[in-house]
Amino acid sequence: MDPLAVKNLTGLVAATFTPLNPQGEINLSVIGPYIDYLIEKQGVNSIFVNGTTGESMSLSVEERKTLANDWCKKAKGKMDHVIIHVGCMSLKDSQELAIHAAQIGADGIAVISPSFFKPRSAEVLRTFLQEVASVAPSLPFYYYHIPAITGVNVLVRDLLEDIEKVIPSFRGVKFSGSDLMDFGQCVSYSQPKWSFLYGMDEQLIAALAMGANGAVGSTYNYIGSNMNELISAFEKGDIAKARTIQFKMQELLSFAMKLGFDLGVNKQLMSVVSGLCLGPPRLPVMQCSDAHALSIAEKLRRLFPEH
Ligand SMILES: CC(=O)N[C@H](C=O)[C@@H](O)[C@H](O)[C@H](O)CO
Ligand SMILES: CC(=O)C(=O)O
Repeated sequence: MDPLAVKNLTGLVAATFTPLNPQGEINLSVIGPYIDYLIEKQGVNSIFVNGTTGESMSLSVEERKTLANDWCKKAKGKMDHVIIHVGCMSLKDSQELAIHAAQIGADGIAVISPSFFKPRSAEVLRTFLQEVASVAPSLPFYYYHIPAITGVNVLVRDLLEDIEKVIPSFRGVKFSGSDLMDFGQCVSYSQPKWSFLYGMDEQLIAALAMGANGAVGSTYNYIGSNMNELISAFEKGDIAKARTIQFKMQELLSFAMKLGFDLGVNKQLMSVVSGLCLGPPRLPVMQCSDAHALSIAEKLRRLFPEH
């Protein structure tokens, strides 16, 4: 089947953590149970692999290929969408990963802006994305916007101008920015096959009001079931309930942020909540203490007692 004909990407997408063993090497044995956990315990049926949460920029190209292959293989027949993030500082590396993603049967690829040398305009960024997309023309293509990390602040709406003419496989954006006006302008320009997925989990409800088709984020790994309830409540028009869930989630994050919430903490929190052994992060991200993650997990259980 033509992958470009598949159904739109909607709903919750978990940005997966990369399992490492205590020595810091990738640990594929966790991936199967991880997929089952997301489906059975969180009701999350799509994943975004090797993104920010997956520490992609700290992995080698070979490691990224090995991980992408294993996630795709083990998710086959179980998950709706496996999106592989293939963005790198080097266009060549990104292209190599895009070709690889097509070979292993990924459902789509996403690309972040390069950020060491930054594209100086939306047009230059669009050309970079085009060069990556063109080597895997049969794969749905998503731009991954995360300006707080890349420092690349082009308006996504500007990037979208006539993008389907240069990237026929273009299917949407993972928007991890706080500019909801830009987000709204993107949604209002959207075309039927496109998906706009929001990426700041703490303000998902605002993006839903603006027309988001779904969301990609790290917290959906461990509070996916609650955030699924938020989306259902929103869709039924029960805004008060949706807001209550969002506020609880914000209370959790604000508690975690006061303790210094970073990827190391986030990864350890997922290990504690899920019981999966995700191992340490890789430097420069630092491992967090068990006590630290346990106190956030305790807060999570108090806010969402079903855990
Ligand atoms: C910087 C970062 O990792 N952003 C994630 C995705 O874009 C989010 O899912 C956040 O982890 C989440 O919104 C918590 O701040
Ligand atoms: C949140 C997300 O999409 C990422 O970690 O890449």
